[in-house]
Amino acid sequence: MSDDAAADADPEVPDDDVAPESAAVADEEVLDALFATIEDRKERLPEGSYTASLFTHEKGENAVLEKIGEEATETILAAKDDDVEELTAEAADLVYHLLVLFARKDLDVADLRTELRDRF
Ligand SMILES: N=c1c2ncn([C@@H]3O[C@H](COP(=O)(O)OP(=O)(O)OP(=O)(O)O)[C@@H](O)[C@H]3O)c2ncn1[C@@H]1O[C@H](COP(=O)(O)O)[C@@H](O)[C@H]1O
Repeated sequence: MSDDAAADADPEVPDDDVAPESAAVADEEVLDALFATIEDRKERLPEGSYTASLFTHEKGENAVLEKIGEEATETILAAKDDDVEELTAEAADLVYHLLVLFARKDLDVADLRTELRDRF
């Protein structure tokens, strides 16, 4: 959902409380912008936000863990089908849900960046 749509769905979101994803974001900044949006949803829990629902779900942490399992499976199946469009879309779903898990665990996208960089 776009931030505009989320704001429309939530009358408690004031116009000047612009979430990071609503601004134009350069490709190289997209993971940081997405993570900032996830942190924003975690803090404010706006009505109508899918991300917020992952922090308030009755299944607790299992809600996002199950989604990670589903998205990983869908990514694998897309790869096996050589469907590169589907593979890209499912991989994006997987990365998004991994970042939600990071936020739940009070980790930061910077921790992921550091871990990957340290492997060079
Ligand atoms: N990147 C994402 C993102 N990727 C995936 N998803 C959601 O993850 C869910 C994936 O579920 P599924 O693949 O199972 O698909 P489904 O549509 O639920 O249904 P089925 O396939 O099960 O039939 C969908 O509801 C997607 O909308 C995401 N939801 C939000 N974001 C980002 O988070 C921002 C804030 O979103 P809200 O929290 O909704 O305001 C958005 O602007 C986006 O930038």
